[in-house]
Amino acid sequence: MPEAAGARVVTGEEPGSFARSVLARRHPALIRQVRDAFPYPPERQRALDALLEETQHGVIAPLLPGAHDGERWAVWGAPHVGRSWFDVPFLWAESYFYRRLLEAVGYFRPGPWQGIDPFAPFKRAELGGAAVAEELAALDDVAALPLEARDQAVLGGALWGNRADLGFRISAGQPREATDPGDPGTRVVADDSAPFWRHLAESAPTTVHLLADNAGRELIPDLILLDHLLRTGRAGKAVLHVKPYPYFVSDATTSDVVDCLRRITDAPGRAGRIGARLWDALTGGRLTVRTHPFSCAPLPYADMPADLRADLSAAAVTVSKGDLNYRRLVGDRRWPGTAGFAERTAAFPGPLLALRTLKSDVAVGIEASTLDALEGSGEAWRTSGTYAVIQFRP
Ligand SMILES: O=P(O)(O)OC[C@@]1(O)O[C@H](CO)[C@@H](O)[C@@H]1O
Repeated sequence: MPEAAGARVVTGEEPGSFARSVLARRHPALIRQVRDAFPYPPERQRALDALLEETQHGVIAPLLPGAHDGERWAVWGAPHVGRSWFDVPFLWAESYFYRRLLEAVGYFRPGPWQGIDPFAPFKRAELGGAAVAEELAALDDVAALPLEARDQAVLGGALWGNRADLGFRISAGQPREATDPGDPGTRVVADDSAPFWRHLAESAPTTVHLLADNAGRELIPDLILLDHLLRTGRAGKAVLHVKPYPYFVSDATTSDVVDCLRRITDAPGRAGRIGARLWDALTGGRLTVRTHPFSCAPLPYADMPADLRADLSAAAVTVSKGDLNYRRLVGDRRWPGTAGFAERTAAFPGPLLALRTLKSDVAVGIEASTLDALEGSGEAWRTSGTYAVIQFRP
C-alpha cells in the first residue's frame, strides 16, 4: 500500500481533534451514564471509576487475568499497553475501551451481572420511542411506490438509519439529537447506488451479507432492506452479521435483532407483514444471523481471518453499515478525501457496498469538486453525521 506511508493513523494526540474529543469527553460521559443506569454494587462502581481515571490520566492496563479472550487482546494490545489512551491508534483505543467497560461491569464474569448489556436501557428507550413508530408507519406509503422508487427508499432508510447512533448522541453526559440533516438528497456526497442496483440485477440471486452497525433505528431499516432484497429476488439468502457482545454503545447484538424483529412484527400495517416475513426467513434459514468474534476486533477488515474471508468471498455483495465499519474497511488514517474507494478496499473479498453517514475524520472516494465545496463550507462535514456516502465497488 504505497499511500499508507503518507497517511497518518488517527490517534487522540492532536488537541482539538475529533478523536481526542471522543476519548476526553464521550467516553467519560458514557461511563457516568452506565454507572447511573444500573444499581451496580460498590465493586462494580469502583471498577468503572478506575476505568474513567485510567482513560483520562493513566496508562492502558491489560485485561484482568483469566479473561476468555485475554490471549487475543494480549497480542492486539502488545504495542499499546502502558501508553496513554490518547497516544495509541484511535480505532484500537475505542474498541478496547468497550471491552474494558464490559470487564468493569462484570459482563463476562460468572455472577449476577454476567450477560447484562450495560447499554440496554438506552437501546430500549429508543426502540419504544415515537420516532420508530413513525418510521414503521411510513412503510405503508413506500409499498405504493414503483420498484425503482422502493429500491431507493429502502436503501435511503438503511443509509440515514445510521445517524441513529447512541454513542454519537452522547455529549457532555446528555444524549442529544443530531442536527437536522436538511434535504438528505443533497447530503449524499458520493452516490454509487445506480451501479449497485445494476450489479444486483446482473448477479444470480445468491447470498447478500450485511455487516450491521447500530440496533434500533438503524437495524430496523437494515432488516427492511434485507426483506426487500429477498422479496424482490435480488437475494436468494441473506446473512446478517451482528456483534457477539455489546459494543460502541448501540451496536446490534443477537438480542437486539430479536427485540427489533418483535417491534416490527407487532406494528400495524405493512411493517407487521414485513416482520412476519423476516421471522419466517429466519426460522426457514433464508436469513441467518452471525456473531463472528472479528466483528468486535480492533482491526481493519484487511486482517479478517480465513473463515470470514471465505464466507464473504461467496457473497453477491456485502453491505457494510456505518462509520466504524467504514473506518475498518478503508483503514483509520487521514487519507486524502479523493483517494479511491476501490483501491482502499481492495483487500476486502467480493463486491462491497458501504452505507455510511460521516461521523469521524476518515473519508475517501469523494470527487475533487465536491471535496472543495465541502472543505470551503466551514461545516464539520466529516464528523457532523449530516453527510453520507453510498459507495460501491464490484
Ligand atoms: O459506526 P457508527 O455507529 O456509525 O459510528 C460510530 C461512532 O459514533 O463512533 C466513533 C466515535 O466514537 C465514530 O466512528 C462514530 O462517530
